[in-house]
Amino acid sequence: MKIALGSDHGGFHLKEVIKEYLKDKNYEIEDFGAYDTSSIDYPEIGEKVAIAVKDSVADKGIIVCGTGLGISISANKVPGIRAALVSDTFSAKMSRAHNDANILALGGRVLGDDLALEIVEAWLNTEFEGGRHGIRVDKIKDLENKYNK
Ligand SMILES: O=C(CO)[C@H](O)[C@H](O)[C@H](O)COP(=O)(O)O
Repeated sequence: MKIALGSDHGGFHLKEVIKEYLKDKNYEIEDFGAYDTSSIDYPEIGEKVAIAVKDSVADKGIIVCGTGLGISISANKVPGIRAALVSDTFSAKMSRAHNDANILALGGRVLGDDLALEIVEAWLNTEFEGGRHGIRVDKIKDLENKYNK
């Protein structure tokens, strides 16, 4: 599985921790920056990761800013993206099982490294359940089509 990674300066440290963790687990990685702690605006990176997922350059994306808020709001502007901002393992699993989230967003100034990696592990190892949840996700897609003409 190929994972697109991205962060702003506030998420740089956690993004690097996640990158090493995923490399050790033999995931293929594409890193869309930031490449250091210089200030960079989160919408630029959120868009790059979102486009990679939307265009199937990557199977899933993980994005990090200080809170995870700005970068997830940005990624969710790209059609087809369901970026879930998560701070606990239960929500990580639910965002996959019920919402079919294709991007995980984390707050680098919110989470410790260990909890963040538990969340990543839970998120990557949970499948979408479909069924009634598929009907609901289809309704999200309907909303996207309705308001993006
Ligand atoms: O959390 C964020 C956006 O939701 C960003 O990562 C920044 O931490 C936040 O905007 C603060 O910006 P600063 O330039 O690091 O003060």
